[in-house]
Amino acid sequence: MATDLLSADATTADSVATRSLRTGTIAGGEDGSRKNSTGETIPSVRRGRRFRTSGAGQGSAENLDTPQTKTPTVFGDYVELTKPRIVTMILVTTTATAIMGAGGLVAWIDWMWLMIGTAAIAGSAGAANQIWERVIDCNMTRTANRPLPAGRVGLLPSLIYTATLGVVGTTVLWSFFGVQPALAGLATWMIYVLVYTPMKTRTAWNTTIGAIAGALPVLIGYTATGGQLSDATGWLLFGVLGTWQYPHFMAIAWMYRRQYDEAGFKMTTTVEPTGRSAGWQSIVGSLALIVCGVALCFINGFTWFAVPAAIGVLVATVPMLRASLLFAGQPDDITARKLLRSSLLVLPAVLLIVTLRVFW
Ligand code: HEM
Ligand SMILES: CC(C)=CCC/C(C)=C/CC/C(C)=C/COP(=O)(O)OP(=O)(O)O
Repeated sequence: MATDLLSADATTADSVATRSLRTGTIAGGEDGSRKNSTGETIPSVRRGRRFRTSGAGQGSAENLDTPQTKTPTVFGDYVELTKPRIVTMILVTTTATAIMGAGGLVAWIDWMWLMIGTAAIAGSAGAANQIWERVIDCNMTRTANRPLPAGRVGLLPSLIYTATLGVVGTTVLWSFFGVQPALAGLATWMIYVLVYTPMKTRTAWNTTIGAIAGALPVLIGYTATGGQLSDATGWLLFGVLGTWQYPHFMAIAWMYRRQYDEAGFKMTTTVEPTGRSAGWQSIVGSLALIVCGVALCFINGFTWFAVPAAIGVLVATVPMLRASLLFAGQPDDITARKLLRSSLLVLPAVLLIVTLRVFW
């Protein structure tokens, strides 16, 4: 929308300055560059050039520019380094795909080791991503108070932490479940950390690579319990996760577009700030998710539960399609927030339905 296209934005620059003062971790320099409390130099913040902070019909984003005020603990910081909410959702995904790989329930002890191995390697990936982005993260209100940019955890301990988690995760997956899930975990780690993370400042295609990294963990669960890489089921599950991430992330990319732009990240909403591209990517992702979800209901033939399961998938996914259509029709912070919220509900719902399908 033309109303999004604006030049220099003093309010946004103010919000970054406010954050620096409130966190008390970033010392200002005369040239605009700063040092965080671990002594690393942070380049001066690029001013948002194209976005206003609010506008008629755009929905308010004030709270997104407000720093978090929770008091951090050492334990909490190390948990935060792993991106625990994403890891939790990955564990839900891994549980569902493990049941599908096994064609039934998984012994609780196997499930426990699978959770430990997957959580460790996924947590290691999250920490490695935060190590890589420890300087640029200072430039976004959303991330400036993370343990590394805020200087609460040092570089060496976080390197040791990410390496330990990675080795533990790979070893657990390899020793309890064999080479395929361990390699799926390692491939995910490498694509997420070594390909996706550096791409974020270079091209908006980073989201496609991120979607591959985000979808690969389904193959950890699926192959750990007997599923084969040659099975269509595993790849349809990969499709569910891969396509779901487009509406999920386009909503986020819109909500935080000013921060991404200021920090120098290339996201769909910063390179194409009208929101049109983000909108159609959300719609296509939602439609493709429906196709993959419904196909999973029929993959083992027309049993009595296949049709109710397919209807269940439609009922679960249509609200996200509707939210995508609303977002595409009027991209603003309210429609984006609704889309993000619906994405976080839709994924567990679809996974639950296609997993129940295994039993009937
Ligand atoms: C292209 C891929 C993805 C990108 C770029 C992405 C990015 C993000 C970002 C930036 C947030 C934080 C939003 C905020 O601070 O308000 C977020 C939230 C979240 N993401 Fe993703 N994500 C992706 C894929 C995934 C995957 C694969 C999962 C798990 C299966 C996932 C699960 C979540 C969850 C549960 C949240 C909510 C966390 C919270 O409430 O803070 N995401 N995502
Ligand atoms: C098993 C295993 C190794 C799993 C790891 C895979 C993983 C963590 C996928 C998450 C997908 C993803 C692109 C998240 C956003 O990161 P971001 O860097 O865009 O988020 P940020 O801006 O909040 O740092």
